[in-house]
Amino acid sequence: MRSAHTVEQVRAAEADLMARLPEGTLMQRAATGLAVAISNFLGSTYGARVVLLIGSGDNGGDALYAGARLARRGAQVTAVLLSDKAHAEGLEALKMCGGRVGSVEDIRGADVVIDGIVGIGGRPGLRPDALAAVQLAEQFDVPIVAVDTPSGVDVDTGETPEPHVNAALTVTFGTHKICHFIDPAATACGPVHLVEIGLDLPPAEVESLQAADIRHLYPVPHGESDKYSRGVLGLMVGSTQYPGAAVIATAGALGGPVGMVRYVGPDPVAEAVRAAHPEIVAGNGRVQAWTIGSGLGDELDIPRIRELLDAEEPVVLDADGLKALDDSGDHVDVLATPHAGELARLLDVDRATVEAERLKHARLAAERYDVTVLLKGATTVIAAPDGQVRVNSNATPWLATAGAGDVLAGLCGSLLAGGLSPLDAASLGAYLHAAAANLASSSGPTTAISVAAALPEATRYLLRS
Ligand SMILES: NC(=O)C1=CN([C@@H]2O[C@H](COP(=O)(O)OP(=O)(O)OC[C@H]3O[C@@H](n4cnc5c(N)ncnc54)[C@H](OP(=O)(O)O)[C@@H]3O)[C@@H](O)[C@H]2O)[C@@H](O)CC1
Ligand SMILES: [K+]
Repeated sequence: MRSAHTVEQVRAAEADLMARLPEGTLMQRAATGLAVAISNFLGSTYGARVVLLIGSGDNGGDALYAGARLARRGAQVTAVLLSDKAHAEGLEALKMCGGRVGSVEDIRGADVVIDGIVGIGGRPGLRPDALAAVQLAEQFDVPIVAVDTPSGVDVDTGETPEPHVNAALTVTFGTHKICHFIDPAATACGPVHLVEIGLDLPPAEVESLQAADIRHLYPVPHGESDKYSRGVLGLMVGSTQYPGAAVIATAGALGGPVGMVRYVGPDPVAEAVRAAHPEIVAGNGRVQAWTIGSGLGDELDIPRIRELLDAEEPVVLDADGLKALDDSGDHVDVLATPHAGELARLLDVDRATVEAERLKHARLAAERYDVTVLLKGATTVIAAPDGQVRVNSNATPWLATAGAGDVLAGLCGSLLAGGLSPLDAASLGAYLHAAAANLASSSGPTTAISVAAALPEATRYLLRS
């Protein structure tokens, strides 16, 4: 599990630890890890030209001490001071090791620029000098390594309302921050490298499941299992208008842990589903969970869906089915899987607002509708009505293909029927869907059906590893 904490949580943990350690210990731990990460990024430190952009706080201090270490190992290090309050001891250390103070002109011809403008103490946006320096690095194609956070992003929300650094690598300390997990800021971080500094932290604000968590949570059958005890999923998806949605969602469901799938829908669609997947059963019967919504089109039956939402069995509600959601009643066992446009309609805001403030709107919808929300996108945000948030970031952009959402809805339903909570079903579903897409795509085009077909292999790999 990866964890992201708020600035307030990090500050409190830092204060606790600093009270027990000699002054400056944490900054030295951070700077050591930062210098190693920059060395690895550069490949060779000796003779490398490194420019440090230094703001007024400890973020600049980290960059200066790391610069001193790199200078000691033969790098040509130049600090560009963007404030007259640069960290004095850090600057002294840099000069002692052969580093010097220069100007933005040094960015031309540099091998790397280190963003020590602001970290967790920063407000969104860049001041004019910093913005000019960052634009120069972009103009000359010099990669930027961000210290702790890319300067200019909103650290606690992942929003980017103002200009900010786009990093090739972010090196962070103690724990991840929310901007490392939530888009659009997450994209601005590039890969994120975490340096341990020994903070003792409370439960995280946002979590991201890793392979070991998937292995631990997956409902693996045992010796006594039969097809019913593994879970039966009811699928109310597809229509005579969109029969493909039913075929694709069924493929997604069968790629999950469920023991049996029942298809409930018009006869010609049931025939198409049966032709593609002879293992399904058509018609009503007892189920442990439902997936409702993909491709219902004009055949959407809102009163029937509301009956199922009010019934005992948990429900994945997707696409057209989301129109049946209302904000009265208890829906804690409902998992809604909107994309940004559908979430915007549920909250009566425009799509761009949801895209810009993904965490906030996923949380808002979870609270207003009392459901778990899985907001689809390059990084998936999952918000539960009790305030828990998880993200998934392992998706390939090739997954943006027609029908991929239907596979996800079927798979999440399968995981719900297998006995997982909506939060776990959503987290595992997003992870496995992305893992299968990586396998099916292998860095090239893929289709929804190929993603569904890759689910068993992706799952097998994760369960074995
Ligand atoms: N916590 C930990 O565990 C550890 C923390 N460590 C490190 O400390 C960092 C936090 O340091 P910090 O608290 O000094 O804040 P930081 O982000 O450097 O600067 C804040 C100052 O910048 C200014 N400013 C604000 N917005 C701005 C903007 N948009 N553009 C430009 N300037 C802006 C504003 O000052 P002003 O100029 O307004 O007077 C504000 O006071 C943290 O990210 C990590 O790197 C590690 O060393 C070890 C462990
Ligand atoms: K920074």
